[in-house]
Amino acid sequence: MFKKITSIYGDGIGPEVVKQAMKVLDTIAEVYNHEFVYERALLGAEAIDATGAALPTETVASALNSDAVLLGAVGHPRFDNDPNATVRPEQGLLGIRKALQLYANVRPVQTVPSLHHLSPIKIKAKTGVDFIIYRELTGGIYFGDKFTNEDGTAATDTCHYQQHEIERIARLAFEAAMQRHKKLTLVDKANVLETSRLWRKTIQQIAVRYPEVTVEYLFVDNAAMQLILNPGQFDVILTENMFGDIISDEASVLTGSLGLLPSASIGNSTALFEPVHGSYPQAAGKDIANPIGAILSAAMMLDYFGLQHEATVVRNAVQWTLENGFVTKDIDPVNFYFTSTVGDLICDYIHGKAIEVVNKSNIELRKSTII
Ligand SMILES: NC(=O)c1ccc[n+]([C@@H]2O[C@H](COP(=O)([O-])OP(=O)(O)OC[C@H]3O[C@@H](n4cnc5c(N)ncnc54)[C@H](O)[C@@H]3O)[C@@H](O)[C@H]2O)c1
Ligand SMILES: CC(C)[C@H](C(=O)O)[C@@H](O)C(=O)O
Ligand SMILES: [Mg+2]
Repeated sequence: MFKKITSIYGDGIGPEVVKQAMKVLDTIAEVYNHEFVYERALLGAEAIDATGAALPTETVASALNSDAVLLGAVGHPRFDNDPNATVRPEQGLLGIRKALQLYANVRPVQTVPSLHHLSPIKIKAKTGVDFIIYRELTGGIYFGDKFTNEDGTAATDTCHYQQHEIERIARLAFEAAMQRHKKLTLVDKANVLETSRLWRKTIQQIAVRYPEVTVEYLFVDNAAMQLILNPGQFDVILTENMFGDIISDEASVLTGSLGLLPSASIGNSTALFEPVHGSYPQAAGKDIANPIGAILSAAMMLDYFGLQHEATVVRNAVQWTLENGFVTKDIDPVNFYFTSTVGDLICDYIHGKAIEVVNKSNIELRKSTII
């Protein structure tokens, strides 16, 4: 299979983790006889530095002309700490999501038994946690009208949703529930917000078409608590843009590290794959960031291409590294491996060298204890 992929490094740890994901895709291509070609494009602070714009038109053109987009992360402290900045890296991210109409952000959250001890809550060893968040990505308060008054003493962000924007992601979430445990939880704030009441009304209408799916409604404040108290109760969580942003970072800690979480942002004609985490500027250039969120995002890309077997092989390889302690510093602060080494080991597994690697005593040499 031939696929053209727009590859966007972005900022901070973005380049380091995207390179690992590309390495894994290249290994899959080699082993399974596919051809993936990449076109590099700029986004975020790297794009501002090079062109003055957070989302250059060439980046949108490249993305529209590719089969999918692979993205690291954007964001830089020099913008985060400047409330008066008029151009910001995050505008690039929001801009590309809007330009490609990537309305459904899919964020799976799965715990791995060998990492249960890292979770701040006690994960039930038998069942673990396995749910998937469907976050609406191109509407809501992120994209509503916003303005600051003339003297800068008041500011407004508007939360706006149209029913068709809710329906299209709801359909995907219900279809996902049908393939899973047939339970869908709508997270909203319908006791306060008009937009949430529109979400409830719309979901109730769509639910009639999916009689096998049990639908639950949860206010977001309660959902934040339930995620800690009893995360095993969730199967598919459907929610609007900002609530989804917040609860997905919260949910990530159940797995042991934000660095493990992948995502797919789906539109009608293309899709973008990026880890849930940000540019983690403190780790930039140190080769210590966890590449697994990016690598599992590449696995989601393989699923999107219809290469389910190859996606499963990547997930098995990731699982194998986690089970064997081939992990980055966020997972094991004492005996950890570098970002690039974890990427190499995942490729070794895909090449069928797992047993060879585990038996190799010089593996210790690849382990770092010095940072
Ligand atoms: N999708 C994106 O591009 C995206 C997402 C979130 C934040 N951001 C941006 O990133 C910048 C930093 O934001 P932040 O510090 O709030 O969030 P962040 O996700 O970059 O980092 C938060 C913390 O999570 C951990 N972490 C994140 N990624 C990790 C990885 N791969 N491996 C190991 N640990 C990891 C680290 O402990 C880190 O301090 C900001 O400019 C923000 O706007 C971008
Ligand atoms: C960086 C920011 C604009 C972005 C968001 O809020 O969507 C990020 O937090 C994410 O989760 O992808
Ligand atoms: Mg976020």
